[in-house]
Amino acid sequence: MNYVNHEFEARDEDGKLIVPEPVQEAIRTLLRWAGDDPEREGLADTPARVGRAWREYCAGYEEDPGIHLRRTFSEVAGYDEVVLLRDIPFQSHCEHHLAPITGTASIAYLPKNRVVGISKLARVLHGFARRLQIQERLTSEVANCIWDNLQPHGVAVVIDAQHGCMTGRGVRTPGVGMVTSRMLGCFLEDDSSRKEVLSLMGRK
Ligand SMILES: Nc1nc2c(ncn2[C@@H]2O[C@H](COP(=O)(O)OP(=O)(O)OP(=O)(O)O)[C@@H](O)[C@H]2O)c(=O)[nH]1
Ligand SMILES: [Zn+2]
Repeated sequence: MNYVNHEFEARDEDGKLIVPEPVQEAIRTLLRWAGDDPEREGLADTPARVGRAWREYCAGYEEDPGIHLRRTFSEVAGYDEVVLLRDIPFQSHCEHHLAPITGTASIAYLPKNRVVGISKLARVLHGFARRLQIQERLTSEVANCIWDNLQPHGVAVVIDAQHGCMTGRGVRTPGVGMVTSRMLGCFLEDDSSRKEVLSLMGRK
């Protein structure tokens, strides 16, 4: 995948990104189509704001999340128990409706030699979440990234999220959680390792 480099984009005197006119016009068209008047005062700056907001929601396209796993700590290289970051809150957007996906992810790995700073697991999650996603792919991408970069004994990722496209529209069923998981290595192959990691995650 080629990562988008926005480094040289124009910014205004406050340092805010200048949203190109075709993008703003697209948002005005949407506002008009939704039934409002994009020229009214309250909506005057909305196209630029929405443009900047979407660049933030999709900031993951600007990075390779694996970059966060390159710095490892050799001083804890002998640690051979599960490392788990539990219930990390995240937000993403579904690729079908561009509606928010909000939830939590638990990410665990059983290190072989490489141990990373614990915040980096959350950074990997956000790097993939800040893109248009379906939950299954988000779950796999996070797990595969850790697997490829740290080459650990095992990786386990469980994501529990609510989809805005199921609450505010469509089937309109709030409060439903979608749970997805991806297990690799020992967590896939060995029942007792999988049970241990699920219990550490607070799941049966
Ligand atoms: N598997 C999966 N489905 C998702 C995810 N996010 C949204 N969806 C579903 O994607 C489907 C898209 O279905 P379509 O029939 O093409 O679209 P739609 O007419 O808007 O569907 P409704 O949401 O049922 O109104 C819906 O069932 C959504 O609930 C996700 O992360 N994973
Ligand atoms: Zn959706």
